[in-house]
Amino acid sequence: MADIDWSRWTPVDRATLVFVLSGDDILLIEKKRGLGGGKVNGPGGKVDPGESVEQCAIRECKEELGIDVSELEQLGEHRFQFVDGYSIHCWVFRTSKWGGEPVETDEAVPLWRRTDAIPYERMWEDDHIWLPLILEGKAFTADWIFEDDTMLDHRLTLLAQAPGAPTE
Ligand SMILES: Nc1[nH]c(=O)nc2c1ncn2[C@H]1C[C@H](O)[C@@H](COP(=O)(O)OP(=O)(O)OP(=O)(O)O)O1
Repeated sequence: MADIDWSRWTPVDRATLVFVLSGDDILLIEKKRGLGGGKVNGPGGKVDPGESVEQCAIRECKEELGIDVSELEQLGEHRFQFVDGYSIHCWVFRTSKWGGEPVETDEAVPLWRRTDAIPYERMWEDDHIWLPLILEGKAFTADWIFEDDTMLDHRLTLLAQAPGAPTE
């Protein structure tokens, strides 16, 4: 953390992640391509120009799984810095409201799992640290340093209320 000035940090990309919860189950994806292709994650992706993070979250759920999510609760904010210079600011949402049946698309395979059996060994290295907070409805902001797929350092702060919309 020491050599990064997070107060001046500007991301290369902005992105979203969405976790749909249904009772004791969580909707995940096997991501086929893009950053984190081959891993299990929530649906999500990069924010398009002129789009809000919430609009992006809704669009990505439709594109990746064919579902219509609503009543999104914005709970988490990640600042991922990669040592090669790439960076991505990621907004995490959860919801228990969706329409349609998740289907396989060019981008993802839907994967329902019990919340007590999340396959963290197939996910990004950071997920086991913060996804339990999403399940509990706890808001947070977190900074991460990665070298490729390897997490080098992190700092996570619980928040009293949800992080605001992006300012950069
Ligand atoms: N360390 C990490 N842990 C995590 O859980 N998700 C991460 C992560 N680093 C990146 N992500 C996620 C956030 C976002 O959903 C996704 C990056 O977006 P994508 O590459 O999937 O974008 P797109 O679906 O827009 O793809 P392209 O069309 O290929 O640009 O990776």
